[in-house]
Amino acid sequence: MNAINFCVIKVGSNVLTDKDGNPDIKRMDHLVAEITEYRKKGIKVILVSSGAVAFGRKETILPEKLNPVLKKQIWASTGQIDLINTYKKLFAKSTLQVAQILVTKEDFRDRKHFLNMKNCVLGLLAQGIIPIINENDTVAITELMFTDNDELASLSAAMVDADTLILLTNVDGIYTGPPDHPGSELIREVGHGTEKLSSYISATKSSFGRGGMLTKLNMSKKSADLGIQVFIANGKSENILGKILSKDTNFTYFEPKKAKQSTKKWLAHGDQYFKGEVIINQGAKTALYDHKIISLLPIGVTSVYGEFKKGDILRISDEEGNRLGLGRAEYPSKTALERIGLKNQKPIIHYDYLYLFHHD
Ligand SMILES: Nc1ncnc2c1ncn2[C@@H]1O[C@H](COP(=O)(O)OP(=O)(O)O)[C@@H](O)[C@H]1O
Ligand SMILES: N[C@@H](CCC(=O)OP(=O)(O)O)C(=O)O
Repeated sequence: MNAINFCVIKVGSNVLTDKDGNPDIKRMDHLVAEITEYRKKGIKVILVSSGAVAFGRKETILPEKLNPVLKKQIWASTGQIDLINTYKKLFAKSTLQVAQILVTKEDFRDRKHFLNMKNCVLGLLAQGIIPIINENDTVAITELMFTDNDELASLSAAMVDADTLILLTNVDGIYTGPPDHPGSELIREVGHGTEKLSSYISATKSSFGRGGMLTKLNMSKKSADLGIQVFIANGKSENILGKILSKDTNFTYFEPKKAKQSTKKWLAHGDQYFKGEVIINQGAKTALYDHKIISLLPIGVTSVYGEFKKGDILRISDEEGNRLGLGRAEYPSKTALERIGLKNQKPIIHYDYLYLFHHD
C-alpha cells in the first residue's frame, strides 16, 4: 500500500443515515472529526457526499402519488441544503470551511468545464477549504446522470490527480457473496489479474442509493488502472479513516497500476462521453500499439462517424469493431472527413490526448 497524501473520500447515503433512514448526525460528526485528523496530518481531502435525497425525505413530505423522478428532484434540492449545512456546522467546530460543488456528467464531458472545475477544486484546497461534491440531482435525471456517486468520486479523483480513493459504505468491502451470509468472505486485496469479482455481487443497494456494490467494483478497478489506490471500507465503523491509515482494519484494497498522465485520466473516463468515432486500419493499429509515443494520422483512418468539434472526445475502433481507445479531436468532423486516408496531414488525435484501453 502506498502513502496517502491526497485523497477523495466518498460517503454513501447509507453511512449518513440510521437503520430507519433518518440522517445520522452523530456518524457525520465522527467522520468530520476523522477528516480533520487527516488534514492535521497534511493529507489533502476532497469529500464526495451522497445524502441529499435522504435528508430531503426526512424534511419534505410529498404526496405518495407524485412522479418518482420529480420526488427525487424535490428531495435532492431541499435535502442538499440540510446536508451541506450540517457539514458546515460540523467542520466549523475545527474552524474548517467547506464549499459546495454540484456537478453533472456534462461538466466532465466538456474539457473547458472540466478544467474550470478542476481549477476551482484545487483553488479551494490551496485555501484550506474542504470541497464537498455531490451530483446536481435537480438537473441530472435519467441519461444525464452519473451511474452514482461512486462514479463521480472516481472521476473526481482522476480529475485532481489524487493518489487515493476511499469509498465508505455500510459493509467492510466486497465479499464473495451477500455480506450477511455466513459463508461469505471479505476480499482483502484486488490485484491486476482478470478475476471476475462481479459474479459475487448481488443487486441489493441502500434505499436512497443507486449503483450498489457493482459500480463500486467497476469504478475501483478503473481508478486502480489509472494509478489511484482504492479502499472500499465501512463508514459505520469507528475511527475508520484512522484505521485505514494504520492498515489496522478490514477493507477491500485495489492495488494501483503505474499512474497515468492527467489528460489521459480525463480521457480514460470518456467512454460514455465520446461525440464521434474514427475507424483505423491494421497499419495504424499496429503503429499505435508498437510505439510508445505516436499520434493518430488521417492516413490510417478509414471512416469517421458522428458530428464533433475540435476538442471533443472520439472513440477509436478497428475495422472489426474492436474498441481500442479514446482521444481528443484536433479538428472538427467536417475536416476529418475531408482528410480520411490522406498523407502529410496533421494528426487527428495527438499523442498527448490519446488513451488506449490496453497499453502498458
Ligand atoms: N458481494 C458483495 N459484497 C459486499 N456488498 C454487497 C455484495 N453484494 C451486494 N452488496 C450490497 O452492496 C451494498 C452497498 O452498496 P450501496 O447500497 O450502493 O452503498 P452506498 O450507499 O454506500 O453507495 C451493501 O450494503 C451490500 O448489501
Ligand atoms: N446524489 C444523491 C446520491 C446518489 C448516490 O449515488 O447514492 P449512494 O449510492 O448512496 O452513494 C444524493 O445526494 O442523495
